[in-house]
Amino acid sequence: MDIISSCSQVQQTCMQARHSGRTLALVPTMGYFHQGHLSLMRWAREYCDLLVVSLFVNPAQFGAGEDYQHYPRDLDSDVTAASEEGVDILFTPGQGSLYPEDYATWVEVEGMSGKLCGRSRPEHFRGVATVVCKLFNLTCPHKAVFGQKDWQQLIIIRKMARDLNIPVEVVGRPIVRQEDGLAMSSRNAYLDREQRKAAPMVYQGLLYARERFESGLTDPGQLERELERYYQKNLPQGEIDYVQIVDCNTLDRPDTLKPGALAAVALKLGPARLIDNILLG
Ligand SMILES: Nc1ncnc2c1ncn2[C@@H]1O[C@H](COP(=O)(O)OP(=O)(O)OP(=O)(O)O)[C@@H](O)[C@H]1O
Ligand SMILES: CC(C)(CO)[C@@H](O)C(=O)[O-]
Ligand code: BAL
Repeated sequence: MDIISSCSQVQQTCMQARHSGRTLALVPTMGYFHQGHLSLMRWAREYCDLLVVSLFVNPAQFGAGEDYQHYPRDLDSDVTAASEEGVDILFTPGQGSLYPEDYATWVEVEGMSGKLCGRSRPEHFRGVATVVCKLFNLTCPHKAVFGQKDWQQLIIIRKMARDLNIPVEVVGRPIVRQEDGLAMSSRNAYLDREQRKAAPMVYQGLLYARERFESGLTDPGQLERELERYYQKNLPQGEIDYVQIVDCNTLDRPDTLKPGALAAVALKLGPARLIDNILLG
C-alpha cells in the first residue's frame, strides 16, 4: 500500500491509472477505522483494480464549538487495517494542501443541505460537498463508496455529482452494526460505559418505528411523535436533535407513509452526537 499525502502525486497516479484503462474506486473517510469503514473498502476492493481510501479529518465540515480538535485519530492502526484490506493507496492530505491560505471555493447543494442534520449543523454539508468534490477531482474514481448511516450525506453527494457532471457512480452501502444493534461510528469512542449500554436504544427506536409502519400506521406526523415519546421513555439521557420521517430520495416529508420512507434520528448522548436511520418497507 502506498501512503500519499501530496495532492499532485495522488492526482497524477490516479489519472494515469484511469487513462491506462484501470478501474478506480474511492472510499472517503475521516479515519479511526471500524468495521463500517472496512465493509466499504471490502466492497470496493471486489470491484476495482485500484482502491484509493482517503483519510482526512475535514475542518470545513465542523461548526464552531464542535469536536474537530477531539475527533478520534489513530493513523498507525488505520494504516495496518487499510493495508490488510488490500487498499492500494491511502491518501492522507494535510490541511494546508487541501485548503491553502487563499482557498475560496465552496460547493453547496441547495435545499437538501438545510434539512435533518443541516438544521443544527448549518455549514456541515457545504464542507462535506466541497471536500468530496475535491477528492473526486484528485482521484477521478469510477465509483465512490459511502455508508448509508450518513444517508443525507450520501444523497447530497449523489446530487452534487449529477449537478456538476462529475463522471462517478456514487454507491451507498448498508449500515454495519455492533451485535447489540448500535451503528458503528468513530464517535462511539466518546461514550462512557453507561452511555454505551444505553446507546442501542437508538436502533431499538427505529425498529419500533418500522413495526408501527408494518402494522398499518400511515400518518408520518404521528409516527414521529410516537418515536419521540419512545426515546423520551427508553433513552431519557438522550437529547433529541431530530426524529423525522422523510422520503429517502428527496428528504421531503411524505404525505403518507409508504415504502421509500426513511425514519432518521440524531441525538446527543453525553458528548457523542449519534445518527441512525431505517428504511420503512
Ligand atoms: N456503521 C457504518 N456502516 C457503514 N458505513 C459506515 C458506518 N459508519 C460510517 N460509515 C461510512 O464510512 C464513511 C466514512 O465515515 P466517517 O469516517 O465519518 O466515520 P463515522 O464512523 O461515520 O464517523 P462519525 O463518528 O464521524 O460519524 C462514510 O461514508 C460513512 O457513512
Ligand atoms: C465523506 C467524508 C469523508 C467527507 O469528509 C465525511 O463526511 C465522512 O467521513 O463521512
Ligand atoms: N460521517 C459524518 C462526518 C461528520 O459528522 O462530520
